[in-house]
Amino acid sequence: MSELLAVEQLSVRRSDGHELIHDLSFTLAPGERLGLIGESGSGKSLTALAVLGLLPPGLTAHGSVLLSGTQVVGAPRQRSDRRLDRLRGRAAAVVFQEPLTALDPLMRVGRQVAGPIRRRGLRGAALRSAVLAALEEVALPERVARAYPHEISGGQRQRAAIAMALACEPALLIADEPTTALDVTVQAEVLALLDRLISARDMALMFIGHDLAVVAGVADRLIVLKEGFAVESGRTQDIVREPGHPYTRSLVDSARELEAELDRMAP
Ligand SMILES: Nc1ncnc2c1ncn2[C@@H]1O[C@H](COP(=O)(O)OP(=O)(O)OP(=O)(O)O)[C@@H](O)[C@H]1O
Repeated sequence: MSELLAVEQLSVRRSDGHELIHDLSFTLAPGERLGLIGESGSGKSLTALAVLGLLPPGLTAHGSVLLSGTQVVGAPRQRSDRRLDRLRGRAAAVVFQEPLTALDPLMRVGRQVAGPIRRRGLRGAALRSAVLAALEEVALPERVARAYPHEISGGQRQRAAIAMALACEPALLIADEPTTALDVTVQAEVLALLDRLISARDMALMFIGHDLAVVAGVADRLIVLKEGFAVESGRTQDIVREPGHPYTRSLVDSARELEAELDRMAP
């Protein structure tokens, strides 16, 4: 089995039985880049959380999710939290839209980045230099290690959150709207950084977004989600060139209109 992630007939339900994700199936091979695209509420984040075994209380996942050989959903008995904790970090790490989800506001950035690196067994001077190297990799200056999250910019906070996610050396990075909360220029820088780091480490990527231009720019393959259903999936270039579903067509048309508008505005 060469897949890093195999999702089969995944559904997510509320405790009253109402289904939020319906029968979703896909696989992800090592090094592959998959984009999940859809409007707000289409089920992108719940899919990511289900894959990580992190659904909020009151929601349950059904079907099967196999991540790096571990059954996250559909195990004969519930996996222990510790086991899933170890799997997260090592097999898959996540970067959220809001970097403060990952960062503790009361702890200096360096100590936070040190957390996952310490789990690799590093201590003392080796740990300190690994933290600085991790910050340097995401183009953050050394002084950021001593800063608290509120003392740095939103873009720098997201870079710190990326450094923490990558410090676990995961085989899969899940990026859930990682640039949506950032200014447009900072967005482009963070996307370029992610692209570079993922290529250098040959990691797989699950990139979640609502903006087709952004998602298509990073993903080789797309799944288009609407109201919890995968309405279309395939190679990015095929979908963008020839969208099959009316909803995908509307996404492609509005991305094109925006592009044309920007062209007209260009000096
Ligand atoms: N904890 C929860 N309890 C009940 N329903 C939920 C819960 N979390 C999400 N939902 C519902 O599940 C559906 C999918 O939500 P999800 O957060 O996955 O959407 P999304 O595509 O990620 O949207 P966004 O782009 O706004 O983040 C929505 O209808 C949402 O209201």
